[in-house]
Amino acid sequence: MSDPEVVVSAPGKVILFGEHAVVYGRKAIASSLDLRTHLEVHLLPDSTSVTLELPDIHLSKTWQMADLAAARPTDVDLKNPSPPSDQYLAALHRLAGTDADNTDARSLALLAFLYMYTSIHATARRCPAGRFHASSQLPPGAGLGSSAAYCTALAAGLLTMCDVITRQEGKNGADTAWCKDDLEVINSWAFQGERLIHGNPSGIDNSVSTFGGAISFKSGEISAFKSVAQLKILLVNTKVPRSTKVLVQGVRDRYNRLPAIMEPVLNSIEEISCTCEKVLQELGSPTVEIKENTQGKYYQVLEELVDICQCLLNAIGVGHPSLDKVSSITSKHGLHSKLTGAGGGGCALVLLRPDTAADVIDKVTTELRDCGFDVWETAIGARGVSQHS
Ligand SMILES: Nc1ncnc2c1ncn2[C@@H]1O[C@H](COP(=O)(O)OP(=O)(O)OP(=O)(O)O)[C@@H](O)[C@H]1O
Ligand SMILES: C[C@@](O)(CCO)CC(=O)[O-]
Ligand SMILES: [Mg+2]
Repeated sequence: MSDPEVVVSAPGKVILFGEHAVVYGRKAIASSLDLRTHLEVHLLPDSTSVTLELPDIHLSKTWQMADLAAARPTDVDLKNPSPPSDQYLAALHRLAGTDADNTDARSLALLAFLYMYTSIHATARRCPAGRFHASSQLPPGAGLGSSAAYCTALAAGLLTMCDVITRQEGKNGADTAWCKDDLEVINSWAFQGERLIHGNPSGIDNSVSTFGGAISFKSGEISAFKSVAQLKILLVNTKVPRSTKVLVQGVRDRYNRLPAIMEPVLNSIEEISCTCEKVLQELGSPTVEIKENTQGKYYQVLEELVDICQCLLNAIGVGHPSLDKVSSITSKHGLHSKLTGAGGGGCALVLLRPDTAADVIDKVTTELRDCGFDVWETAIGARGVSQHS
């Protein structure tokens, strides 16, 4: 088999604080994860078809180029994409073989691909026939930003193929990243893809996947945030399936019914993000003396923030009995956990102190695994979207 024309990858993310509230313009804090989605594009010069292979969701689908070309819109700003019109969206649904109410994994993944392929192809006119193969180390639909990693990798791959952004030539097989302006373009397309999967995303997940590292994010404003990388966390996947789109809509419905109750809850969640930001900045301060004398005090605050945030997320309706189970097991061992991502099942994070004893981590891990959950210690702050040569 020939070498792929383009290979790109994009990381998942973990949200420390601020999920859901960030959709309402409140601050959130998140970091990239060392689990990535890879996209390989193989050109098929003698073919007239485009194939999308998504082994993680057991999907492979082929279209004729002419059918894709017929659906493409006429007015696309490649550097500043906008959401599809109703007519264009209906054409994408016809190509995907789905209807507008479908929220299943396959329909959403197809829609995001078809939107980006046809739109980017529309103006660039250079996306040839090919085989697109995307696979991930991230569990899909578990709160670790699998949809954003998928959309970011698709955007980077398609924009590179069509020369909308500058192709990266790594030396000696090294991975490379794009310049800031090209990353902004990738991020804008990934955000539009996320809109099709999530309905109303804040943009935090695609921003982390694009730029990597740790960020604080508020209303589209991104600030890099170095001191998060020092945190040690365990991730727990309850394996309870859920959809971010459905959960975000559920919070919206509760907000619309009870705005005066929801507003202060969202404000409290934002205060948690702000307090976390301050604590992490102080914890990351180079003054070793301060760190040694007061580290415990800072961790006590972070642990309290984790506990309060988990209660507030339950209050806005995104908890789940499996996540309560994680909290009750971790608290028995003196550890603190909260859901991460959209909730409703999926993943929780457990905050560890630098001096949390290995046998405590072992015991809590065993007990969580006995419940059928996946548990692993993770490195945060991985690099953003990259091209591999
Ligand atoms: N590896 C993959 N292959 C194909 N589609 C994927 C893949 N990963 C994610 N997706 C698409 O993203 C959807 C999951 O997105 P969703 O936003 O619900 O979960 P998430 O992004 O993992 O969690 P969160 O948004 O809470 O971080 C899947 O239903 C599918 O459409
Ligand atoms: C639940 C949410 O806040 C995070 C999902 O990872 C949705 C979003 O910000 O788009
Ligand atoms: Mg998502």
